[in-house]
Amino acid sequence: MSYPSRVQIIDVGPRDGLQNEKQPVPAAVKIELVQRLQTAGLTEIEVTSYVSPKWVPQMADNHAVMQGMARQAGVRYSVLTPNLKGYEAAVLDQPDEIVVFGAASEAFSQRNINCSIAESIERFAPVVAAAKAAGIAVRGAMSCTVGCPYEGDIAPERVAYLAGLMKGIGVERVDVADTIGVGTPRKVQAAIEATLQHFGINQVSGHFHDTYGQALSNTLASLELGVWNFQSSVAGLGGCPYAKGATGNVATEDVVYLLHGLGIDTGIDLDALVDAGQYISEQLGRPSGSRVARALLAKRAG
Ligand SMILES: CC(C)(COP(=O)([O-])OP(=O)([O-])OC[C@H]1O[C@@H](n2cnc3c(N)ncnc32)[C@H](O)[C@@H]1OP(=O)([O-])[O-])[C@@H](O)C(=O)NCCC(=O)NCCSC(=O)C[C@@](C)(O)CC(=O)[O-]
Repeated sequence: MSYPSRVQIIDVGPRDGLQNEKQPVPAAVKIELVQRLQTAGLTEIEVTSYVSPKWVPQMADNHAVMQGMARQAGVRYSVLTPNLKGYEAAVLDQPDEIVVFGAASEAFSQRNINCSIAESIERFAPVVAAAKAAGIAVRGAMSCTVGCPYEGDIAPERVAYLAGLMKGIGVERVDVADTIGVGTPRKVQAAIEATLQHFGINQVSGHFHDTYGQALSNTLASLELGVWNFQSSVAGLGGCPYAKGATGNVATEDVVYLLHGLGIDTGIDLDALVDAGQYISEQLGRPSGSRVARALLAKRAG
């Protein structure tokens, strides 16, 4: 089996990872987390979202975080923008990439962004057009591509349908997200193959939650198809406010350990990444969700 020689990781910890925290995480802590991630070699970081603070209070400090972080050359900072109101607020903070986020499941679309899939695309279209006119890159997140907390299994045809709609409005690349972590390798491959009907392999990334402990297997299955872009959260932070019971994203430390073990270059310093994960875990007052981090920290402690 041959795998890609290089993998690009977007750490979504500051956004996807922290959005569900019940206690407010100070902006200064989020800024320090971004700093530690870029020091560890992450060149893509999903920083925050411009959504309703009534829906997701934890992201209400989006301006403070984006304005407060020290940007590093060569790092791409992305933010979520569900509609023009979000985009107009985000653009003041000069993101490198905006993310519109839809779902392959109608019920999840309604619960997450309060509209149908078709309506979401109508909302995204002017956002995508405005971003492209401003020279800002555009990514599309596709939630529930394998399973939905409200509808159960999601057929690959529905993923292909959403990917086609995203492509139609000018989205440049898409994330195939297993929002509730129910996917297994063949199902995830089917969702990716459905997406590849509309996007090239360089424009598709894997975004796996680890609820059922399948995320690394699903990462490997995606690599087998040639996918070389992945999203993960340092320390395995996360969980979606509209996907009850879903645990965090696969831990970036675990993905990096897997990739380095396969001889795949990530540009990431695993030790520094473990430090970043330890920092945020201490701030949240709980152990890291990364098994690799826990093992390496135990080894360090001797
Ligand atoms: C999308 C909306 C805003 C629609 O919410 P809505 O209620 O349908 O919007 P509306 O246009 O009717 O406006 C209602 C109120 O929201 C305000 N509003 C309207 N838009 C904005 C905005 N952009 N920023 C700030 N405020 C906004 C607007 O000004 C108004 O304020 P009011 O007059 O009541 O004071 C809402 O449903 C929402 O914020 N949802 C939260 C979505 C979210 O952040 N979900 C989690 C991220 S998705 C995810 O985690 C999955 C992903 C991407 O990681 C991949 C995966 O794992 O699957």
